[in-house]
Amino acid sequence: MHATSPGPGLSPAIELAGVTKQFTTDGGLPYTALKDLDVRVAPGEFCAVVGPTGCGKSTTLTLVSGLERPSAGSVAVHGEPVTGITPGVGFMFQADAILPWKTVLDNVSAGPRFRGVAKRTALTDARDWIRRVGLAGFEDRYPHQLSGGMRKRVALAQNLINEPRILLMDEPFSALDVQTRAKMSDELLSLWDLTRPAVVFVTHDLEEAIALADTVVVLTAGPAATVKARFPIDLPRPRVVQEIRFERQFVDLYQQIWEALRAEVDLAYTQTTQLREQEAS
Ligand SMILES: Nc1ncnc2c1ncn2[C@@H]1O[C@H](COP(=O)(O)OP(=O)(O)OP(=O)(O)O)[C@@H](O)[C@H]1O
Repeated sequence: MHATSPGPGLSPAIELAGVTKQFTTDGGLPYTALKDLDVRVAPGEFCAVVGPTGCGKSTTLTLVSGLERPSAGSVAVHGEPVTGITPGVGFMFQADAILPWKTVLDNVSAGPRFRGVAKRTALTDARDWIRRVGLAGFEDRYPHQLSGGMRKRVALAQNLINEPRILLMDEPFSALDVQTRAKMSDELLSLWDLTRPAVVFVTHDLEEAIALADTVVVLTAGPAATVKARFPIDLPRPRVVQEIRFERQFVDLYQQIWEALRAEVDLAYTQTTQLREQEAS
């Protein structure tokens, strides 16, 4: 297990302190998505964020990436305030971000090439990462010739080759079938172990969150969502995602966290239903 708070003198990898995020809706009205949000992620920590639909999980990631600025409060990465697009951050989303007109090798080597790494070195590194994600032999394939799971592996290699200090993942595996998803989770854990970036992993799936993470952060229902509770997951590593869910400790954690999450999911559901009824009347 690794520390969930940084040691003395070591900045957190990510720190959101007293963050409020307001948007302007299409009707021109302000909408407070997040309010007084405090989240700290230590270097090398795997943090999963769960919460009801629309509560602000993705918004939290965009604040860390620098794609959005907070309306109040502060966001810092490795002790540096986030003022623009944050360097050293990798992203993985539900939709594939790989380039359909490039081969696997060109997709994976694109990051280093873009950073000015010599072509020969970039291609050698890309071949190494392609092998690590289990795609040796597929270097010359195009994305449309690969399965969904294989495309996720390309996206992982594409990120990890850049050795990001922070990896932001927004439901990266939710479009995959159940078996491929479990397999990808295992692969993610062993690949994460190679370079140990701090990870923020957004998911709707509490089992997935517990199986992967060191810490599960539960957000409240929006508007003005904030952190409801933070649960340390002290399950031993290495973990086999499909097996760990049968362990007593896992089941206990699941019950405890679901108790906190259920109230928020119910609240969000009631709010959505009321809104629909108001719109219909
Ligand atoms: N650019 C924007 N303009 C206006 N409102 C926005 C914008 N981005 C997000 N929101 C609103 O902020 C709230 C939080 O959105 P966000 O996508 O972060 O939630 P989420 O928890 O990731 O949702 P889901 O679980 O459904 O993926 C939602 O009500 C959303 O409509």
